[in-house]
Amino acid sequence: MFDRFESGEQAILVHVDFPAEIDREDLSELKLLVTSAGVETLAVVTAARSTPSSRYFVGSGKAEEIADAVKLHGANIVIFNHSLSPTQERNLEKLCQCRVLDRTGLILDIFAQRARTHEGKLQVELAQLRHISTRLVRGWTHLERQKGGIGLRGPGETQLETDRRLIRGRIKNILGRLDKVQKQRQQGRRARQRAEVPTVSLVGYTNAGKSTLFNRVTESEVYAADQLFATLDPTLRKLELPDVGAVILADTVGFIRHLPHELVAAFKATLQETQDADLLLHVIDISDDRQKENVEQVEAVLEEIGADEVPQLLICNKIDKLDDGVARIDYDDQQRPIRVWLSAQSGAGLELLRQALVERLRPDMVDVSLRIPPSMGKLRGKLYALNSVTDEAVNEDGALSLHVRMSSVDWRRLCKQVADEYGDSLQGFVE
Ligand SMILES: Nc1nc2c(ncn2[C@@H]2O[C@H](COP(=O)(O)OP(=O)(O)OP(=O)(O)O)[C@@H](O)[C@H]2O)c(=O)[nH]1
Repeated sequence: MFDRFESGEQAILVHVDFPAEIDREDLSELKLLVTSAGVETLAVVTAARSTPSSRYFVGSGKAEEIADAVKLHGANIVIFNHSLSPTQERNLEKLCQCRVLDRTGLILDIFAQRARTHEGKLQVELAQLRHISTRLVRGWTHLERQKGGIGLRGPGETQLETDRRLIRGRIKNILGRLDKVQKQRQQGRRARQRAEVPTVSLVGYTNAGKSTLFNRVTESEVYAADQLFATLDPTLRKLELPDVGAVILADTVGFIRHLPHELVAAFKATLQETQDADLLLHVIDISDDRQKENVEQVEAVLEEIGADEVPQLLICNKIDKLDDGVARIDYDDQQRPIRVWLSAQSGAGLELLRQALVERLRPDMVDVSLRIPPSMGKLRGKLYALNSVTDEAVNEDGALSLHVRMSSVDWRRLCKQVADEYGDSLQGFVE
């Protein structure tokens, strides 16, 4: 039911320079978004103002200039790099005789193209309906007053009123479906937590290369349609890593600078995995001049959705575009991988990424040799129950030599049990 960009749509872009405290959008970002939406830019009209005007957002003279540009270039859409009120949008459409879209409408269209999960799609449609309904409600109120209002409803109701009722019905329907999907997802997530499968979510600024990396990393994986995955969507895939086992890799929608506030909710569904992830792969386009700002923007949104506490591994992508780009892992003081330099496109550094993932996700293991006196036979049973014994030998004096390997959590728990039951420290038996 929404206007979607047809391929070959051609636009006039409008950008107004305001003092920083009023509006901070910039033109290069708009161009990126327009390209992302698959629209060709024919011309850019810029203006400088101290505040927006209520009629056309820009002044009347500038509005005429935009209308002239539409005619001259044969554009079929005008895209503003700002938020327009419904009235401004209508006035401009009348003047330019073509569709006028504001920044929120543009981003919504990109989301509609990109939302891949069922829940994400529903959230985007909800945001679109709400965006549209604010525009319809005002027009309808105005018309209804002109026609005398209440008494005229029923068979003589206006088209706008019918539209509004349809939209309200659709919103209600979507909210109901969202509720159902969210419950299902929570159950799915609980199943995942029970299975203790770590989740790794890819996040990053739009165009950083997340989808390319996602496909590259998982292309060699055999797709296992087991029960858990049968219900999941194509933005989730399973990876098998040595010493770690199965890991779920989740792709997410790209972050956008200065995300209009009313769209934040539409992100939350697609970003849900991000909040619950065990590790975030924060993908950065290392060849982008604005990488620092992009990283800050991603961090700001992560904080907004409560995912800023999730550990991160930075992926410095597109090293093929650097003169001195070499695939490598950077480690912190504790020898923990913190950055992987790679090229998702050429595949350089992908093995390093797998290695870094193993190092970051591998449980902290304890590897020890124990010498246990015959009087502590029950301890042997416990060690076997933990599936931790890798080698066993009986000594001449009847003592057992066992080599064990277990997670540090299990080791600490066992030490406590042994201290409680035998009054001895397990450390005393370590050879
Ligand atoms: N040169 C180069 N280009 C890359 C690399 N990785 C991705 N790209 C290109 O960068 C562009 C964006 O890649 P995507 O994988 O779509 O980026 P994304 O982060 O998923 O983007 P959104 O879907 O907008 O969030 C594409 O044209 C890719 O071909 C790389 O390592 N080197």
